[in-house]
Amino acid sequence: MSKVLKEFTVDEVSQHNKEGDLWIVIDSKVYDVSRFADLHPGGASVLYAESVAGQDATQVFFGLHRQEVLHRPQYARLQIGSIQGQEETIKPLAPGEVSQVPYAEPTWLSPGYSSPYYNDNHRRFHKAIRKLFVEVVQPEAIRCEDSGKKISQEVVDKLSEMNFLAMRIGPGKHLKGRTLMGGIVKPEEFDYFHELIINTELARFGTRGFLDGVLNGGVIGLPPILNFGTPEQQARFVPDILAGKKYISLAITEAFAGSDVGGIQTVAVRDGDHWIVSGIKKWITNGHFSDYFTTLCKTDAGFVVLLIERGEGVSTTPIKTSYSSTAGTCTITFDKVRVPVANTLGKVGNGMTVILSNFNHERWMITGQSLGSQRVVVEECLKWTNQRTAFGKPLNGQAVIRSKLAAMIARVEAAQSWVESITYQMNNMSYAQQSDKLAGPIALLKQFVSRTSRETAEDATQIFGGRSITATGMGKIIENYHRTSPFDSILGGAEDVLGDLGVRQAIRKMPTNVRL
Ligand code: HEM
Repeated sequence: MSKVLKEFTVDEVSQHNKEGDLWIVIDSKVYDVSRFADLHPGGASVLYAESVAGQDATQVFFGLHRQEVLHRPQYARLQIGSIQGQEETIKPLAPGEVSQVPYAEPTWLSPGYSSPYYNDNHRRFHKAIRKLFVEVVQPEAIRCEDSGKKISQEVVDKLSEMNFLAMRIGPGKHLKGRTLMGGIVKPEEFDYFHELIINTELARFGTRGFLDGVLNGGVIGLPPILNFGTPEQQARFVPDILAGKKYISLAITEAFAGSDVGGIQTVAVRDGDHWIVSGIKKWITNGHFSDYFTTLCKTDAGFVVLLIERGEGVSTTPIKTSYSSTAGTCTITFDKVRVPVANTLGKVGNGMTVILSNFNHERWMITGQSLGSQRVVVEECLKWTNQRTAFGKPLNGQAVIRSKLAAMIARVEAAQSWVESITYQMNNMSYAQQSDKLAGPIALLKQFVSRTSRETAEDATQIFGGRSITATGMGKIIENYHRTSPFDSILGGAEDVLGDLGVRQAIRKMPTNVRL
């Protein structure tokens, strides 16, 4: 039975202002903190201060705590009533709702603005995705980021009911006959803007390790089977992977080769109907919990991609990176693994084409995720500088802070516009055209987004001060972002290499007949 909450007057509350009999008011709600005071993580003495004990402590409370503190069951139960004639004004967003903080949402989600890219279906889809993610993904993301454990099967099952992984691979034949997000979007309507919505929304929880843990291995490991696999291979592997029953990852990088993919040393040698694979892959996202590995190997006749199943000779060891081990980042050792020739993806000698054709989508996905988290950071900073008082005024009363906010807003809006413009091109190009025309622009885009994200991380860190280096409390999102934003500049190709790729592509396309 829920507790009946009383109404009190301000005078009544003010009588309870001492040790053993201590009430406070936060946003019209009355809390009895008499017994909690000794357990308060911020110490008991701060609660006995004259301006706090028996008083309205709303202002000071929100200068020190996130509002979610009051919604945690152990603290929510401290509420004994509310102030007569006053209404609660500070409310969390309902699941699916958009923020009213300026620049906290892209313009297409902000009232009064229009967009050439998004239609009503995208809006309905966005609302449903945000609701699903806030209700189902966010609590799991926070748990896993902390514990370092793999995403639970229960959550994967809920996401798979919506065809989550299938949607994350983008528009295409693999969506045919599937019910996407309970039928909100038809497979033939699903486009890259729907997918962009998923990518940006997934990145909103300040849990960068989990963002890769929520089946990113599938997003990059499965397309080679979809695009180059035989009908038999597809029938055998794809259904269980898309249903979230089996996990797959992409195994390219090694201690010997990162961005220089051609430098890999894992070898595959033919032995009758099998390949014998030996080598060590490193930094493989989701690898530690994967059943299958889409693996680039070297042969006498050039590169080949093999689908290797976990089994004899395959072992994985987690790597401790600077983000959460919920991402399943690992080293994989292939020790004379016998892989059926039937598991060859594409032609022998064509392995580099299989891998390279995958990169554009992966890099574009990373830009969407980086953008989503960058926007949350802008919102965090706008809120914090508005509610935090320093030197006698709100932080946003300082010109130096406003100048940082201006730079952050400009960066996130520029990134948004560029990501959307490229996404529009993807919607209007075949896969082959994308490879030809967008590899350079996507590389440059990724360089821009990951670089600006680190600038924003630096600015946010200065704005949040000590809280930005504290993993819990007010600055926890900034702390995670500052620690993990370099991942976006490394995964899918290092930032400098990508910038160079973008320019080399442009040089290659320079007309021969132009002069100044
Ligand atoms: C119902 C009332 C309150 C609850 C449930 C509560 C709970 C908490 C919690 C859980 C923390 C740990 C940090 C976090 O998770 O954000 C904390 C820290 C703190 N609290 Fe409270 N608190 C309450 C009221 C107050 C009030 C009225 C003050 C006024 C001065 C205060 C001052 C502090 C301070 C100074 C810290 C340390 C913050 C930091 O190191 O960044 N608390 N409180």
